[in-house]
Amino acid sequence: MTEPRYRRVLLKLSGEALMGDKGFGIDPRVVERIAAEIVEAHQLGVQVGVVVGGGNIFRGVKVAAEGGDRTTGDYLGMLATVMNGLAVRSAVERHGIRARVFSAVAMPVVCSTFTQRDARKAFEDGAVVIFVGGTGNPFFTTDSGAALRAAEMGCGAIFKGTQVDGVYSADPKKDPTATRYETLTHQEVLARGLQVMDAAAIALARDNGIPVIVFSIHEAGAFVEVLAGRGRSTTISD
Ligand SMILES: Nc1ncnc2c1ncn2[C@@H]1O[C@H](COP(=O)(O)OP(=O)(O)OP(=O)(O)O)[C@@H](O)[C@H]1O
Ligand SMILES: O=c1ccn([C@@H]2O[C@H](COP(=O)(O)O)[C@@H](O)[C@H]2O)c(=O)[nH]1
Repeated sequence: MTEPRYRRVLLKLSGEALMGDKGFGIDPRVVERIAAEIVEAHQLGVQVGVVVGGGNIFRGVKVAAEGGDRTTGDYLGMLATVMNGLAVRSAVERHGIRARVFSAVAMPVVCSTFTQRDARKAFEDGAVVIFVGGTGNPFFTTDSGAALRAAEMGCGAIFKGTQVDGVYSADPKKDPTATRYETLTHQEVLARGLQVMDAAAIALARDNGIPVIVFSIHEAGAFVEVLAGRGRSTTISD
């Protein structure tokens, strides 16, 4: 990649991806590989912010489905994203690159509390900036956290690194006849009810003119490829 297409981007990193084949929790080898790709992008001159999901550990909606309290479940989910973010920070720092973790839920002994000003400064100081705790509110997801932080940080695009290599006409894990789109508008994603990212996140990205590029985080090297405009992905833009 000669000239980066974006100066600052937001990588939405699937929590589920971090468990690898383990079925639960964090596989250090997966974290290490993804951290190396984040570092590669950083060394190409792209300022990388990362919003980390928590689906490898906890999802609040599951608690609600089993009759538990949704809000408590959601806070457990937010705490799960903090664990993942700390793992990503350690892995990035092992490459000699500074990484900062900002949490939407204050826990000052563990990491910095998110403020727009401090997080922007961290980018300007050359750190990889990792956002955890989602939006800090129950009934949201880290996809919404990603759209929110991307807007606040002035990111040129959101790269959603997930389980599948793009947006399909239906969930490709459930429907083998589903076909992948190369491009879509935000409005088409919403109107067709395509579920790869929650509607609140897509609407926030649309309202702030931020493209979303969906790609498979399981594909080694895919993050740097899609940053350069290559590789398999779906671009959502207006
Ligand atoms: N139309 C669609 N196109 C592509 N994927 C879809 C579609 N509808 C549903 N999906 C599903 O959406 C999932 C990705 O969404 P989700 O946000 O739950 O996961 P994630 O971001 O990878 O994980 P986490 O929530 O742990 O961060 C895919 O694994 C895919 O099976
Ligand atoms: O703003 C937010 C973000 C997340 N949560 C809770 O955390 C889990 C894990 O996040 P994923 O986006 O599913 O990876 C989510 O299921 C919610 O329970 C939240 O409440 N608010």
